[in-house]
Amino acid sequence: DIHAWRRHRSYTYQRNPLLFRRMSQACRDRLVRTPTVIAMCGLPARGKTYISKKLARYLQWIGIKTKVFNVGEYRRDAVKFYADKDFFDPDNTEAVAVRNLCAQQALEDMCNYLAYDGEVAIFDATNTTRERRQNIYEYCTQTFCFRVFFVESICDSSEIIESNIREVKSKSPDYKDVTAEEAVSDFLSRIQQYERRYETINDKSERNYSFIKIFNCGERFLVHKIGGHMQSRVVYFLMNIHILPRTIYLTRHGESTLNQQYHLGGDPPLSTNGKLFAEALAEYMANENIPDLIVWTSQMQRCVQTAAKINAPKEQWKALNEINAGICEGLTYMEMAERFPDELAARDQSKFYYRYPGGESYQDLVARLEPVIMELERAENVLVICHQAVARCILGYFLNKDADDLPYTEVPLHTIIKLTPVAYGCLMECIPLPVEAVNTHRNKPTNC
Ligand SMILES: O=c1[nH]cnc2c1c(-c1ccc(Br)cc1)cn2-c1ccccc1
Ligand SMILES: O=P(O)(O)OC[C@H]1O[C@](O)(CO)[C@@H](O)[C@@H]1O
Repeated sequence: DIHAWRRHRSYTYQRNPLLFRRMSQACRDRLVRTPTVIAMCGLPARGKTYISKKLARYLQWIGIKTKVFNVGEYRRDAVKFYADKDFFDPDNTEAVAVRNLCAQQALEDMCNYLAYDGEVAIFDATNTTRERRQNIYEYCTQTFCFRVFFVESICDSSEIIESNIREVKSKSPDYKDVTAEEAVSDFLSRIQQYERRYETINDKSERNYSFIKIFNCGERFLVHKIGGHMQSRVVYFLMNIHILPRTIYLTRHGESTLNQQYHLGGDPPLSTNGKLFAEALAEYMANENIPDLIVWTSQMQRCVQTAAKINAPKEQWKALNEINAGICEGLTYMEMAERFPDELAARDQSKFYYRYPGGESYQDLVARLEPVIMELERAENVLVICHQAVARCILGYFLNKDADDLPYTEVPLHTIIKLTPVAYGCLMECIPLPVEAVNTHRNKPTNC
């Protein structure tokens, strides 16, 4: 029964009340870093989960502890078998009670997360009535002292809503045993149930809230009372994303003369095999016949030379230059082990955060790559020709990799990585071209 389920759920998040009070006291002292609740609003199939997951991935990647709390998942956990749209009938008192309990449990879990170590929590729910929004606002600002930012998605394009339902809703566990057509029609009547009670954010009666209203996938925005730095970062991100179908191609430069000797860094030219790869890459991209392709490279000659034969406009980014190995630039890992054994050991211990003396860490790379990622979100078909560590950071963003895994991602030379955004994630295809190259990948040593 729902109450036993709730006790079980709350147990997993139960905290020592004394610590909790002190924690809420502590949060008052964290004025600058006061945690932020991003509360999604909008009818079903308006992209709330899409925005929630994408926003969480971006904030995590720039180093902000973020977590999504999806009320639909709480309901599916509490009510094992979804029957049909009548579950969402506002006059179905029993179902309304269950749904409110699930929303309350998600709200409590979310605030526990922020009270302990989260910085941003995204409350992925419809929140389509003023009463519901007031409940959230009061619970978060009074019981805790979190900032609340409402993000409402308003969309009246039936083809986008239909594509949303087909792409993601019909694949939801709610519809695992029915046909796509049945799922679409049930979901459309589910939406109608919500429309009976839907109250869009009212910029008069709800003017004390911070919110952004997004119209038709970001065609138009109404931003009201941004409350703090985090919210302005969120608004900036939401104004740069789009759902136009496109492909991002990612590859390293061709093998360089220093790669051949396993030396790190420098600004060497391509080796003979590297030049063969540049030819093969130009041929491959010509065959792909991508409309309006643009090519981005770093400013290092091994990248510029790799792009030379491609029939497309090119742009150079200093931000795409390879990680700076500082005092180890030009060395091999072997030489680093001989001359700076403690540095290599420290790097193996914490490769994402380790910074070379006079050089950079992966964390530094992510910070200088943020503008490239933001421009990639705005762009359509792009081929990025970069480097081993840089490519790992870019892949880390699109594939939601955590700090432990990101620096060990395999990114072999002479391999084209094709990224296609689908539903809530990204499809990745690896296409190795038939040109020999050395293997520059160094695994984490087993003994550490
Ligand atoms: O406004 C929508 N209405 C219906 N659907 C939508 C959206 C958005 C969306 C919303 C705001 C912004 Br800024 C960018 C995209 C994404 N999606 C979506 C479409 C297909 C699959 C998954 C999600
Ligand atoms: O972080 P890792 O695994 O050392 O890889 C980054 C290294 O890869 C290279 O691009 C090629 O070896 C070096 O220039 C760079 O220092």
